[in-house]
Amino acid sequence: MKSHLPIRPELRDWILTTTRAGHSVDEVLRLMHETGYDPRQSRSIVATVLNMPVSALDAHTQAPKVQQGRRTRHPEPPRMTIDGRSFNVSTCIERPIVRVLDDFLSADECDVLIEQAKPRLQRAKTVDSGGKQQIDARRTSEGMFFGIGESPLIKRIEARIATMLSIPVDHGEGLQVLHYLPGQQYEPHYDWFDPEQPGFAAITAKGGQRIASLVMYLNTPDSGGGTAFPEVGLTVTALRGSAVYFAYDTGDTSSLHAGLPVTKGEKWIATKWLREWPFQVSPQG
Ligand SMILES: O=C(O)CCC(=O)C(=O)O
Ligand SMILES: [Fe+2]
Repeated sequence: MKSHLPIRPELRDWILTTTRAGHSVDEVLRLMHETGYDPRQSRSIVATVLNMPVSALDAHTQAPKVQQGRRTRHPEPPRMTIDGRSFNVSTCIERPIVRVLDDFLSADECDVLIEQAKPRLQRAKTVDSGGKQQIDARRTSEGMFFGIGESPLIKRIEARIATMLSIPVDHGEGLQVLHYLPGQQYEPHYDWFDPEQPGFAAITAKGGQRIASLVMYLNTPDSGGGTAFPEVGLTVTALRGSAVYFAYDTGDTSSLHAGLPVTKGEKWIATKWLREWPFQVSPQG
């Protein structure tokens, strides 16, 4: 049912500008609700302004509804200091949301992470359409996962990430360390899980959808190995201690990214993926 009430021109303009700026219909409805609009009335107003039936509005609001969990706060330039460690937020992109962090980890933290990961490396896997881990030719590196809070160093890094992004430690998947040799890469992909995939329900049953990623570089490859965002033509240089943060909603195709092939030397990274709901049963610390 469409609204037969007169719609104030300012409200009409606001709905149009907000949706054109990329905000979801769901978000528009939430904001209207917050300002005191009756939900049924606001649905009918939004449908009228966007010239669509209210039933079509439902299709727009269904996807966001399943991912109403927490969101990360994006690192703020120019500089952040957390627990005595200062680092620059040296590059910011808004679409996709990307932040480059210089010296997020100390050289010593990088070295220790590599040493602790080395004996536990295995061929890195991806998640198949049934939700199972699989060996994948698109991802040829070796990797391992640390448990949440498994050592004082891991705890310290997880606490730094949680404070920086204003999200509890238990929203994080275990820190993954990856090792790439010359020729190895991680082909373009999204970190969010595709709701169309049959395995989606299983992968998101715990923790819900992924909402952000932090890729930390543990060494500087001699050549190659940057992280590319092809939709914006950006390649972040892999530099020991620096990191790239990116955040996304489900379906955000601008967040496409790739670990470019290492052409000389090797590459070590640690990745932290964040979920919209708590992912850990009982995080330590
Ligand atoms: O290797 C990289 O630079 C990117 C890694 C990545 O995309 C991931 O771990 O999800
Ligand atoms: Fe990724």
